[in-house]
Amino acid sequence: MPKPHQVQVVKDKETQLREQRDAESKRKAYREVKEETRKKHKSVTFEASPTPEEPVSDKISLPRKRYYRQRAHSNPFSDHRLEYPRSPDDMNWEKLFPKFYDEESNSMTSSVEIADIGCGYGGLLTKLAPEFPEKLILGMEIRVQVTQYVEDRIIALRNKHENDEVNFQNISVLRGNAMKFLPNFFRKGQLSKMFFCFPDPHFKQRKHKARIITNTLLSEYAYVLREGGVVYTITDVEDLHKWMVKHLEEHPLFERLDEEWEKQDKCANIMYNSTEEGQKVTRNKGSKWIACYRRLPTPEDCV
Ligand SMILES: C[S@@+](CC[C@H](N)C(=O)[O-])C[C@H]1O[C@@H](n2cnc3c(N)ncnc32)[C@H](O)[C@@H]1O
Repeated sequence: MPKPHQVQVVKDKETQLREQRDAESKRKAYREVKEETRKKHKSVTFEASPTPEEPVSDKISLPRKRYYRQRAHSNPFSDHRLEYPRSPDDMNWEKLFPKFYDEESNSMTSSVEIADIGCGYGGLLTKLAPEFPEKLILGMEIRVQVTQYVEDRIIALRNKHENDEVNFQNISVLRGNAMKFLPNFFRKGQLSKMFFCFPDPHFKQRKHKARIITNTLLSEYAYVLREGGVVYTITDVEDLHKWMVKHLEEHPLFERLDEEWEKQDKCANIMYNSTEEGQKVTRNKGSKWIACYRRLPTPEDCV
C-alpha cells in the first residue's frame, strides 16, 4: 500500500502527464487550424479565387510562438528531405511573392535581392519590409516549425495590412538549408545583401565545420552576391565573431567595412535590435559583435 505522501506524488505525476497531454493536443489542434489556413491562403492566393461560401478571413491573428516549439538546433548535414529547384530558373517565386507577379508578361516584376540566412522567427524580415518596399526579401530557415511560424506571421501581416502602404508583400520565407542549396535558388550576383544574424555557434571544436561561415561557403556566398553587395554578421558569441572575421578576412572577395560605415548604415542598425535572438541578448544584457564585409569585384583572370 503506498503511504499517503506517495499517493500524492503519484497523483502529481498523473496530473503532470495529463497536463502535458492536454498541452500537446492543444498545440496539435492549433497547428492543424494554422495548416488549413496556410493551405487555404496559398490556394486562394496562388491557384483560385475565393468561393462565396468560403471567403478568406481577414481576421487571421498573429501566430503564437509557443505552438511552434522545436528543438533548438537542426543538423545542417542531415538529409532533411528538402525541396529545392534544379536551377534558379525553375523556382516559382510567384508563390512566395504573388503581388510581384505580372500575369500579362507571365514573369516576376522583381527578384529577391536581400536574404536573411537562418532567419529564425522572422523579426528582421518584418523590420526590413518597410525600408525596402520595392525589393524582395527572403528568409531562409532550416527548421520546419520555425519556418511555418514565419509563414503564418507573414500571412497574418499581409492580411492585417492589406490596404496599407506597408503591406508585407515584399517579404517571404522558405524552408531550406543555406549551406547546401543557395546556388539552386539564386543566380550569380543576384543578391545585394546577405544577413547572418546570431548564427548557431556550434561551440565544440569538432562541430566547427557546421558553422555557417567557412571558406568554402564564403565562395558560394560571393557567387550569389553582386560586386559591392554586403555580408552582415552579428553574434553574441565572441569566439564565433572572431571565427567569422578570420574567415572573411582570409577570403579574397571580401573587404571589411569600418565602424563609421556600420554607424551610418540603416541595415546594420536594424539588425542590431530587431531579431528575436538579438532582443534576447539585449534583455540578458549580453554583448553583440558586428562585422560587415563588402563583396569585392572578381579579378579579371577569374571571370
Ligand atoms: C540562433 S538562431 C538565430 C535566428 C535569427 N537569425 C535571429 O537572430 O533571431 C539560428 C537560426 O539559423 C537556422 N539555421 C541553422 N543552420 C541553417 C542552415 N544551414 N540553413 C538555414 N537555416 C539555418 C536555425 O534553425 C535557427 O533558426
